[in-house]
Amino acid sequence: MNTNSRTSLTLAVAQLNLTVGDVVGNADAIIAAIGRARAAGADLLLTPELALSGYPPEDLLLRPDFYRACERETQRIAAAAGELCVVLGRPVAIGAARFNAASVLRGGKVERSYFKNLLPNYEVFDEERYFEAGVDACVFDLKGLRLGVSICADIWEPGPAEAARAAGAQVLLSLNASPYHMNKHAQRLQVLRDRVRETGLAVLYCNMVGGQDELVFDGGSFALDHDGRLGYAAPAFEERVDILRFDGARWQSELKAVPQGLEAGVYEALKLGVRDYLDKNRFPGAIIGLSGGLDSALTLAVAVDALGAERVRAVMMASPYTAQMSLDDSREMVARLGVRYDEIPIEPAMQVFAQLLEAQFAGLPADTTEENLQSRIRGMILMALSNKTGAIVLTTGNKSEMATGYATLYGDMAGGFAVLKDVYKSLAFRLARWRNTLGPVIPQNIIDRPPSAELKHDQTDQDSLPPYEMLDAIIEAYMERDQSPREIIAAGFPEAEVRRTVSMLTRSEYKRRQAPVGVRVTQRGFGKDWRYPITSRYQDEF
Ligand SMILES: Nc1ncnc2c1ncn2[C@@H]1O[C@H](COP(=O)(O)OP(=O)(O)OC[C@H]2O[C@@H]([n+]3cccc(C(=O)O)c3)[C@H](O)[C@@H]2O)[C@@H](O)[C@H]1O
Ligand SMILES: Nc1ncnc2c1ncn2[C@@H]1O[C@H](COP(=O)(O)OP(=O)(O)OP(=O)(O)O)[C@@H](O)[C@H]1O
Ligand SMILES: NC(=O)CC[C@H](N)C(=O)O
Repeated sequence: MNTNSRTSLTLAVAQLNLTVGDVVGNADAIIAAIGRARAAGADLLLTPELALSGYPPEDLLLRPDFYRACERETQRIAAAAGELCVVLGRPVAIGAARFNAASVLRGGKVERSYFKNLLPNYEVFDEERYFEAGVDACVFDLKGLRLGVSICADIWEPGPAEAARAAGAQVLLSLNASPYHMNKHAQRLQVLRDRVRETGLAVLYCNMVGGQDELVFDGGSFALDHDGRLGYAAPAFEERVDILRFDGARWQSELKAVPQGLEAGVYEALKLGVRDYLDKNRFPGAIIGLSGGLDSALTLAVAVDALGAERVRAVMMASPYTAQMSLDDSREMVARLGVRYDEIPIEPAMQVFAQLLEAQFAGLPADTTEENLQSRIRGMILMALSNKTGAIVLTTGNKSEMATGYATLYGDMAGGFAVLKDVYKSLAFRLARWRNTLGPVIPQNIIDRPPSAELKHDQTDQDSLPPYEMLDAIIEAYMERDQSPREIIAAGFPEAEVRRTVSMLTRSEYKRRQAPVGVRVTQRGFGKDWRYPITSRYQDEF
């Protein structure tokens, strides 16, 4: 055991919700956390990775002025910190070299900086585009205790933690910008326990919280003793500054938040993703086309839970194909939620388009063209309401639809943020049922009825797609786990359905490129981590 039984430290963990590019606002938030830490008698404040710039700043990191702003605000934070020790995540440029840094601020100045050793370049991360890797460990003394510094991906492999131990560290401070996906928290705990077992170091893990385009950071900061015992666990999805003590051997904290179940975690991620996208982009509210189907109902529930009923409005745009049940269920749901609700029938617009195109379409059979027109009329109405009010249109398409191209360009894909973009239809059903356990906001009939686009009479999704449970499992194997069609068939899925699904998936890349950004909740979503060519002759072997 490496720890010092006579030394005791009080530490503040800043699980902050920061905004990319808002260097001054982020500095203000960090200075406010310094005030809380000082009031609690803390010796040290730990911030998340790149707290000052927000994460990920992407190509802002290529702009020299951005570093100048970060340097100026670092000085302001150092002055505010005074004798409190602050470990600040920030980007640093030294000549042409750029680093993902954690600086130890003390006595009004930057005492030393650690540069992230392991730059992640997988999944949604592309830090090698911006940063050079640091090579040295960073260990400093605080009240007789030796503290080592580590930045996010550094701790996912043995090297940097071992280097900190070899340099004399007794405790490791880990700054993180670790985005959420399902089961990520359990993965983090496992990885950190491995490092603790290898090095015998106690670890304090501080993660950021908040939505940033497709990413949601879930917080869930925690501390492990040198023997792997969990000494502190912050609630996920909340901004907070926690105070805990390290008595030289163990972390002392009352906070031991219990991990959430899968549905609760995904639902919270969707809520935070929506709330922060709207708030950080300054939208007054959200508009949703409500159809009486599951996806728009779930999107509405998430939006109201995220924003409050007064910032959300729903619009039902019935056509001659809309069942009375769809109208009844929509009315029932908005009554339960108390949101503004309007009905704008689209038949007059359908008739005008039919007339306008009559000569062009003479002699041609009706097909999806007419169905897509309905969808586009609805998209046009929603976008007009957005333009007039400033509210953003939330699209309702789910991951199963994004994968298969089962959506209309400039129709139901028209909008600014795709809430369920990474939620399979089968998961959407589970989320709706789970949400109703907190209070029945989604009418049961919406959950029970067979999904239908209602673009012609007696249509159901299953006329065009494999059953959702099977479809989702095939997509997950092909898209998230890179399995070949042969492996998927060998796992027991019917060849015809695998062929159909893979063909729809590969043919619809062009649609995904035009789709709005949406919250990532799986390890691989259709966003930063999915970069397939649109123009491609590659064919999978069967
Ligand atoms: N490689 C490519 N690069 C760029 N653009 C390409 C393209 N290939 C086709 N296109 C363009 O895309 C067009 C086809 O896409 P699009 O116009 O979307 O139409 P399309 O994919 O043919 O039809 C929409 C599909 O979405 C389904 N759906 C399901 C659920 C709800 C809704 C709804 O709307 O509410 C719709 C509907 O049943 C239908 O199967 C082509 O006519 C062409 O203009
Ligand atoms: N009658 C309608 N009124 C308002 N919006 C509609 C209507 N029909 C479709 N939309 C919008 O288009 C989206 C796609 O609708 P559609 O019903 O075709 O597909 P879906 O995947 O079954 O979605 P949902 O489960 O919400 O019905 C809906 O979620 C909704 O936002
Ligand atoms: N920002 C990072 O370095 C993140 C890397 C790490 N795999 C995580 O998601 O936690």
